[in-house]
Parts: sequence; C-alpha cells; structure tokens
Amino acid sequence: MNTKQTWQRLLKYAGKYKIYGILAVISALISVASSLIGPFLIGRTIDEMIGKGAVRFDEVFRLLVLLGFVYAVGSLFGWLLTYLTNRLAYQTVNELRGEMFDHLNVLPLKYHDNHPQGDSISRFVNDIDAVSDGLLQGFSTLLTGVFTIAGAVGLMLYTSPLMTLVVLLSAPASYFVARFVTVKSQQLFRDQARILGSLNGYVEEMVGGQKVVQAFRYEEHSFAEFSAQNEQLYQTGVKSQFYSSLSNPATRLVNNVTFSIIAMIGSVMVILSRITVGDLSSFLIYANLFAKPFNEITGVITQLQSATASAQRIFRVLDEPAETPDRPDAVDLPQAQGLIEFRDVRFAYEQERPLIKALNLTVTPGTRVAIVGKTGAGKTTLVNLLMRFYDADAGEIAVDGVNINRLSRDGLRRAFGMVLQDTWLFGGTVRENIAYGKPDASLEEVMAAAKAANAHGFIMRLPQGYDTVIDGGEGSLSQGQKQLLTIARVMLVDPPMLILDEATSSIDTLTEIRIQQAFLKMMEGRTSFVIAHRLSTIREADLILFMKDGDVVESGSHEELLARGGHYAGLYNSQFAVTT
Ligand SMILES: Nc1ncnc2c1ncn2[C@@H]1O[C@H](COP(=O)(O)OP(=O)(O)OP(=O)(O)O)[C@@H](O)[C@H]1O
Repeated sequence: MNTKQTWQRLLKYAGKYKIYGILAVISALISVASSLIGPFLIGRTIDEMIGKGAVRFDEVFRLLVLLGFVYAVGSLFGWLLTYLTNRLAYQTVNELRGEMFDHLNVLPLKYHDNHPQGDSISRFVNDIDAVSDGLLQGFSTLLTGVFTIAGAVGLMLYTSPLMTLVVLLSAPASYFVARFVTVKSQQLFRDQARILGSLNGYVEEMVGGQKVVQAFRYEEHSFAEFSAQNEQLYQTGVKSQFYSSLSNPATRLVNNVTFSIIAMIGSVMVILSRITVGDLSSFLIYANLFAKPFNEITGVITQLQSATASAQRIFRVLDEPAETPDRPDAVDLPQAQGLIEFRDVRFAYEQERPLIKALNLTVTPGTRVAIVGKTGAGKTTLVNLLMRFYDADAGEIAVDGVNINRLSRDGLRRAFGMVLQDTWLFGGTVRENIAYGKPDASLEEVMAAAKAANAHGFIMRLPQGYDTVIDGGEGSLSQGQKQLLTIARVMLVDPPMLILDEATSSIDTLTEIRIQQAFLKMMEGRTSFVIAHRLSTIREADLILFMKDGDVVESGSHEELLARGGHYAGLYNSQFAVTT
C-alpha cells in the first residue's frame, strides 16, 4: 500500500467526522485571517501617530479597539481549531483502535502463533498513537501554515512587490536550514527510541530472570551490558537534543538576516515616499508570519511520514484474513456425548512440511485419553485441530458423528473444557476469574467448583478470600494455585469433554497431588484428552496415544503397549521405569 492509498484509506475513517473537519477549516481561515488583519491595523495605527502634533487620538483609539477585537476573535477560533482537530483525530483513532481490537479477536490462531505478542501490542499502542499525532498535528499545522503563507504573500505583494521578492528568495534558505536540522535530529530521535526499546527489553529480561541472574552470578556482566546501553542512550539523547535545539536559532538567523535586508530596503522606500511607515511595519510583521510556518511544516512532514508508516502497519493487520466464518447451516452441539473420530486427517502448518499424514482414531464416550510423545511430536497440534484453532487440510474430524466443520465454532468450543499449562488469569477478583465462562454464577456455585478443584482451602487463606484481586495473573499466587483456579473455572462450566495439558514444572508435590485429584474428578465419565507427562496419569488412562512426527504410531492401554515392546515401551523404560 503506497502513501497515497494509505492516506485515502485513513481519510475515509476521518471522513465520518467531516463536520469537525469542515468547522476546523472555517476556524483555521478565521484565525489566520485575524492574524493577517492585525498587522494591517497596526500599520494604519502607526500612520495615524506620525508627526509631532499630528496624532489623531480618536482614530488611534478606534483602531486599537478594533485590533483588540480582531485578536480576541483570532484566539477564540485558534482554540476552536485545536478543539475540533482533537475531536477529529481522537474519534478517528478511536474507531481504528476499536476495529483493530475486533479484528485481533477474529484472526485465526495462526496469525497469533506467527507474530510476536510484543509486535501486536506495539501496533496497537505505539502505531495508533503515531497516527493520532500525525492527524492532530498534520491537520492543524498544515491548515494554518498554508493559509498563513498564502495570505501573507498576498498582502506583502499588495504592499511592495520588490520587498516581497526578497522575502520569497530567502524562503528556500530558511526551509533547507530547517529541513537539515529536522532530518538530522529525527534520525537521532529514531536511534534514541530504538536504543530505549532495546534497553527496556534488557531491563525486562533481567528483572524477569533475576533468580537465574543471581544463581549464575551474572550480576556484574548484566550491569556492564546495561551500562553500555545506558551510555549509548545518553550519547544519542544529548546529540538529538543538541540538533533539535539548533532548529530555532538557525532558522531565526536566516529570518533575521532577511528581516534586516527588508528593513533597509523598506526604510529607503519610506524616505522616497513609495510606502508609509505603517506599511513598512505591517510588511515586517507579514514577513515574520510568512517565515514561521516553514519550521512547523517541516516538523509536521516528518511526523506525517511516521504516521503513514504506522497506518500501513495497522492496515496490514486489518487486511489479514479473518478466521473463515462458520458455514451458514452450522449447527450447535446441544448435549455432546463425547464420541470423537479422526478419519484420514492430514495437516501441515507449512504446506512444504507435512506434519499429520493420515490420522485415524476413534475415541468412545467417556474414554480418558493420554497423548504421549517427545517434544514436537504433534500433541498440541492434535488439540489445535480438535478445537478448530486450525482446520485440517484433508479428512474429517467428527464429534458425535457430526463433522466439526459443520458445527459452529462457539458450539464446538463450548463442548470442551480446557486447562492449559500456561494459566491465564486476568486482573480481577478470584471469583470473577473462576466465573469467566459463566459470569452469572452464584457465589455458592463458584465455591462448589473451587472445592471440587481443591482450590477452596487456599482461596480462603487469601486476604479477601474470593474477593481477593489478582493482578493480571501475577502477584502472590503460585503456579500450582493458578492452575487450580483454572481447573475450578472449567469445573464451573461443567463441559461434556475435556482437554488438559499437564504442567511440567514449578509445582510443589502437595499441589501436584491436589491437581491430579482435581483432574481425576473432572475426568469422571467425560471424554478427556490429557497431554500427559506423569506416569500416574498415563497409566490410569483408558487409551494411550503415542505420537511421533505428527502421527499416532501406537495406541492402546499401558499394559498392551508395554507388551508390544515398541515406542511406548522404549519411552517407559528410559524415563519412567527407574522411578517405579
Ligand atoms: N504455528 C506453527 N507454525 C509452524 N509450525 C508449527 C507451529 N506450531 C507447531 N509447529 C511445529 O509442528 C510440530 C508439532 O508441534 P506441537 O506443538 O504439536 O508439538 P508437541 O508435541 O505439542 O510439543 P511439546 O511437547 O514441546 O509441546 C513441531 O515440529 C513444531 O515445530
């Protein structure tokens, strides 16, 4: 998408609020007109005061009152202009932000899997901000700048074409000086932002990994690395401030030289009676008004360039195809029994690397299935297909005999309760977190679910019990406690089928036993898939699926598979046999 197309698309959003745009243009015209009428009145006032004993006080007074009125009107409309452009910019980005959030929710999981979270967040926050700044500054500065330049040139020409020529000849010099300084300092500001980003990342990494840092006695090394980046930030910061602070004095120097030349020529013309002293005064003010917007416009152009780049990044997300919608005749799954069938299922994340080649599998209602296999074997992929986070490339997956492509995604996902290793809790109370899938649940229901999940005891020991606020999943809860809360969350919804991912780490033995018990209770009578890491879970499963390179290469009960002496027996002997 090129710059023109980007702005056309952006302005389409802004177009919905064009009434603010039209009013802003009118306000800009009035505000600029008053700033141009002012100097004219000042000139006339001066002409009324020249010569000893020739001051027409009544006329001077009238002009001064008029001048005051003109400037008051100018200020009022200047403020209105800021207000209206603010409304226009914020309404526009508000809509853009809303659309982006909606779209992030309907993008297929594939998008989120392939894009770093930080990048999506940055598009959502930083890029939207850049577009907002661009619209805000761009609109008001360009409008007033262009009107001021045009108006000042017209009035200067009217007063003295010769002096206007001098002013116009100086304009490119002023522009290039401003541009040189702005480009240089913008480059340094970009470097500064980049180094700051990297420093942020480094600090985040070090704070997050403090335990490991200390355990490996990495503090000195980490401090040295930090100091180097910090020093770099300092150097760039100083340089960028140096250049940006040059901008004003440098352009002012060019303007002042021009100003002196005009003053000299003007004085000669006054002496020759070609213009009045009032004309000269007005002209000098116009020359100043004319020069000022160049500085601002150069600054705004860089801002507009960065807004364009940001808008392009936002539109790239908005143009990502959403998850294919449910079929129009999609049905819900009112009361799933739990019969799951995979028939000749084929799937690849990347077409050139087939993962699941021909998966056939039947799981009868109420079966507890343990999925086992080395890392990368395809265990998560199987779950991804079952939940329709990804669609199979060929073959079919059926629940209770119905192809899942014919089910609504909502209906299908409601039929499964999921407990993942990466526990996700949001900023809210314990009660709200448990009731995530059933927001209208009563406290009694929430407590019953927590009791069933072995979570009630530790919740009651929290400072405010069920009303304790969890800070975005962080805070004082242990990993195991967080997992117990997510189990309670599923217990409350009471889904007919389950998908569980056993945690592999950071859980104390007691909590682990609690989780195991909760898992077992939850699985009673339900078709359940457990990505299993513990021998006890695997042994107690009705069916073990051993996965390798994307396919189920062995299936059966623990005893059957051991007797077969194949992959599972190999894994068992190498990993578990010693501990039994
Ligand atoms: N989003 C993705 N895009 C491309 N390839 C992927 C994606 N997700 C997984 N893979 C690849 O597919 C294969 C199976 O991955 P999967 O996550 O299903 O394995 P797993 O058995 O669950 O592993 P683990 O036990 O480590 O979680 C791996 O080779 C992995 O690199």
